[in-house]
Amino acid sequence: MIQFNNVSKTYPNGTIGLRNINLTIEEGELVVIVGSSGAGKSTLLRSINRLHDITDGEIQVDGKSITRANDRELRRMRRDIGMIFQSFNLIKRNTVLNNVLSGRVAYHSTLRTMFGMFPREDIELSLHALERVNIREKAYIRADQLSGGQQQRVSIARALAQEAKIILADEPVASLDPLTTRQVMDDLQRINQDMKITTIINLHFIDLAREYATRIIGLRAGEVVFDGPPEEATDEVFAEIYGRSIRHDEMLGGEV
Ligand SMILES: Nc1ncnc2c1ncn2[C@@H]1O[C@H](COP(=O)(O)OP(=O)(O)OP(=O)(O)O)[C@@H](O)[C@H]1O
Repeated sequence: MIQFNNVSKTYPNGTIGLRNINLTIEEGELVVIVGSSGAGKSTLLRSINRLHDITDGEIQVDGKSITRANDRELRRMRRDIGMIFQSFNLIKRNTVLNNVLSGRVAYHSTLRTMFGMFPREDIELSLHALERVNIREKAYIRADQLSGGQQQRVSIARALAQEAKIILADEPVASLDPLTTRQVMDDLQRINQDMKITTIINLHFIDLAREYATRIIGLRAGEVVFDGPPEEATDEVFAEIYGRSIRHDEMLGGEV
């Protein structure tokens, strides 16, 4: 469970990122966060694993304050939180398997991982993670030889190898074509359902949000202006979240 209690974030230059957010996200939810550019989606997502520090309030993950965690506690808490980025964040010259194995780094000493000395169980866990996203056969190929969609799957496998209980995905499909987009969203949804991993995804496609979310949270100027099931997120609701009518480029389109 993730809890936001009166959370606000003001950036050092005075820009307000989040305003008094109160939210409880339960285990196993697939939450999609929507809102126009600058609404605070990234700030909200990245405050959960403290990639961004908040300036007011508190965030708790499974009952423990990540806001007040010291360095050691923070490292321990981050181990349970996988992160997926728009740009995949892979080491391109390394093999797919080594990239997935990097999800195990937090479980071992720096020296051990520096020399790539991962135990056999980690290799098996990583190969199994690749199997879950259907690219087991790519394990020994260099990451930069994969398509964008395949690279994003590697980053999902890395989060699985990490044995994350929570996955945060910041615009995970923004650099992908429509077909690949759906495949990656299907992977995230399947993993969420099969493994009960709480998943929070920032998306800018409205139809994808409706199709995949179990809950949609709408942000506007750093505030939660909608929080409900996808059935309630009508075009009118989206227009309110965005402060204007929906644009064509905010729909992915294609088959549903
Ligand atoms: N490092 C920073 N310093 C100052 N202001 C920032 C910083 N990062 C973000 N902001 C501002 O905080 C607000 C929220 O930004 P955020 O990136 O969270 O929005 P977003 O909804 O994710 O936008 P987008 O869809 O464009 O990625 C915006 O006004 C943005 O300009």
